[in-house]
Amino acid sequence: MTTEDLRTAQRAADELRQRTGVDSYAAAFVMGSGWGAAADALGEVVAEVETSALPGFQPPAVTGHSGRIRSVRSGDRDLLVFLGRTHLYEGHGTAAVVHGVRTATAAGASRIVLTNAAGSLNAEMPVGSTVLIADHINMTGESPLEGPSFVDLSDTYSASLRAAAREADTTLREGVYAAMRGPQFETPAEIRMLRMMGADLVGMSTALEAIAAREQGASVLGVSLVTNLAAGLAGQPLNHNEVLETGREAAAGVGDLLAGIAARL
Ligand SMILES: O=P(O)(O)O[C@@H]1C[C@H](O)[C@@H](CO)O1
Ligand SMILES: Nc1nc2[nH]cnc2c(=O)[nH]1
Repeated sequence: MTTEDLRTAQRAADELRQRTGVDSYAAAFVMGSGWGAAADALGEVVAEVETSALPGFQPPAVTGHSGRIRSVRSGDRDLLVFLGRTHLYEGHGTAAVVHGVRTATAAGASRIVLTNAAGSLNAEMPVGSTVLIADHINMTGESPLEGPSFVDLSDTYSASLRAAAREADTTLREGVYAAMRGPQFETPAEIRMLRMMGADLVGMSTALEAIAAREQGASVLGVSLVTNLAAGLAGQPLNHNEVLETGREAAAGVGDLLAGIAARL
């Protein structure tokens, strides 16, 4: 991270405070593909801000991701809810990918919940299931960090936040998420390789955001919605519409999960 990146995140956080009237947020939620409708379950929407009004945000470029941020009241806490994200494959670099997380931590959030749509490599994680991310394998070849920022990643996905999520839903399984650059989906050979490497899930987000959150000292919870079997496992081509459709079908269930997590953060 450069000082310019941090300064831009601080400016975005200040502008956000001005527009929402909230001085500090307890936590932030980032909605992945297909998770947008689930955000409605998080609590009362106090304010909604277009990211175009804030410094450092890129316009939304992926169907299912909007350029809006909600300030949500959940019990006695204020939550920041990002109804979309920027992906590395959009070509704006790693600072753009993690700007939302940096803005959230600059606005006080000490817990970051990252959700995503993922392909499953594990027969015990079928389409429609939600999986807690226990750890990630960063296959992007990129990092949001620059210089001697030797951040420890041995507990990237907080064990205590995962325990809290399991209180909300005892059926939740845990898996390893492989983060690919994309935008192409994987080849069957790449999926076989990732499986041999210990991955259960494959996606195109989350890992860089988690690294940036850890650099800022925030705790991270990652949750994947399995929207498809990974390439070569389903016997049919993959497409983004299928990802969104599965997300729409699962919205009610994952909304209840998010509400349960929010109540336990
Ligand atoms: O933001 P997420 O990671 O949920 O988006 C997933 C990964 C790709 O961006 C897209 C592929 O369908 O959905
Ligand atoms: N890379 C990747 N991202 C996804 N997002 C949803 N499904 C997939 C998938 O199969 N592969």
